[in-house]
Amino acid sequence: MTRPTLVAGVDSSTQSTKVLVVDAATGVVVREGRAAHPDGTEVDPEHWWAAFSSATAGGLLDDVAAISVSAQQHGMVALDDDGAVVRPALLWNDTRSADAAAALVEECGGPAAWADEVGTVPLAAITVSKLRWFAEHESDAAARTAQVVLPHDWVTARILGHDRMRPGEVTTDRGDASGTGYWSPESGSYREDLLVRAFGRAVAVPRVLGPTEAAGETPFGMLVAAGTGDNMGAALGLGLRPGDVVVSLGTSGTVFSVHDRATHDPSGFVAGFADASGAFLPLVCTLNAARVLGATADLLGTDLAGLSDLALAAAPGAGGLTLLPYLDGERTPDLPDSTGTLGGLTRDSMTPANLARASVEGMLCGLAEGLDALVRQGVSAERVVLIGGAARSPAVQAVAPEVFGVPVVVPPAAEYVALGAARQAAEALAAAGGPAPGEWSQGGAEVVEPHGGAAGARVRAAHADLRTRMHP
Ligand SMILES: Nc1ncnc2c1ncn2[C@@H]1O[C@H](COP(=O)(O)OP(=O)(O)O)[C@@H](O)[C@H]1O
Ligand SMILES: O=C(CO)[C@@H](O)[C@H](O)COP(=O)(O)O
Repeated sequence: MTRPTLVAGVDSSTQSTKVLVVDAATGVVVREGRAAHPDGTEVDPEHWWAAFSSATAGGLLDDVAAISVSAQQHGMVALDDDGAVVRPALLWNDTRSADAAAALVEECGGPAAWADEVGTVPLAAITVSKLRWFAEHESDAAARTAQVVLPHDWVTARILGHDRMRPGEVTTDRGDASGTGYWSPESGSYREDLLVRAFGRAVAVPRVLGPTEAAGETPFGMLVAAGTGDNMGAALGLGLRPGDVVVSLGTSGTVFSVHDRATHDPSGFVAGFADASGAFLPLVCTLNAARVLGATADLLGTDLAGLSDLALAAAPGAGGLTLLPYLDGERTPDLPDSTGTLGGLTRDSMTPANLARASVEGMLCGLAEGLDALVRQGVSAERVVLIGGAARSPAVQAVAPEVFGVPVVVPPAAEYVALGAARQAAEALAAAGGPAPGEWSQGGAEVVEPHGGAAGARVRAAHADLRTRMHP
């Protein structure tokens, strides 16, 4: 019997690294590994490497022909002349660069000009804003910086054997490059002028590979594909059909779709990213998703399953309780210094079940506003495809169709980011002369239809009303 061709996909996300080894012909997952990352909004990239090494220990990658890395977007990894990291990576969810973002927007012609030029209006999350903050606040370390790369670029170069990575040795892809704020998805080229404007001088940036181009080969002969950002990886892994919008509930909450043209939203709500296949990936990202449920469960002295049971025991609308879940500040809407608000407290409404329900509804309402914003950019939204850690919650699955107002597809629980990376590895292998991968399917998805009543609209109205009152 011939041995299957194996490919591996890596998801190096905010909270952990997950690695899947997949049969390239069928998409069946044959082995998997995972390891946690430290908490925090800045992290030494060595922790990502330690997590990758631990997740793949014990021969996980034996006989793997090709590998690819999807990782959290936007993180600023600054390297010196020797290719060593200059400071811990500043992650997407670090909001200290909010003022730098506002200043850059102002200096370069306002939000519409940025949306026009690079598809995205810089917020604290975007790499270009982090570079400005870095230049202004840590001038010695900034002066030692010769190159700026992203998390997936760095992990990819380490897999290729570069302990220190010099300019020219690091690559990226169009999906992740589009989250920097200094690469244009429409023209497919860097905007060095914007990078220089942010950082005060030029620094080296990685070469942008095409969708099936390889970054290289490991010393042991494993092909390493281009890799991409984690949301772009999920899009590859899901096998989306026209009209599908993905809602991913991980550390971040994201709403995105694969689109045939670049978007330019001057309100800054929709980031006009590129995807990993040559198309575009308009995306809305909130800073508060799965961890809102975790924090509420802790407050209520229960676990995630208990929180879900409580939420399902409450009526839609949570008896009038409304949670604006800005526990870590918020990115969309742009309220980096905000905190959460619980509205509608009365002696009747103040029950554990209502609070649990309000946490689920509050988290989903922010994303429903993102869905509306995508539709305003011309995205067709016939169905929502729900993925990410919190998509496993029965309460989230039940409430989502009401809040989104469209059918919600819940695919079988799987690591779709890592799966998408594995798919990219399989396609890079085929482009390099290996066997063509077959069609992959993760099996039947459950579809939950909205009830059609007005409950979801009332929940959304209460959320919008509280936000307007708290953040006029
Ligand atoms: N059944 C569940 N209900 C609610 N949240 C969950 C559940 N399972 C996992 N999570 C949460 O999902 C998050 C991890 O999701 P994941 O998509 O892997 O995040 P990331 O990619 O940002 O690291 C954690 O915060 C975890 O607590
Ligand atoms: O910043 C964004 C998207 O623009 C985030 O979606 C990050 O890419 C982190 O993703 P998760 O770790 O939450 O999956």
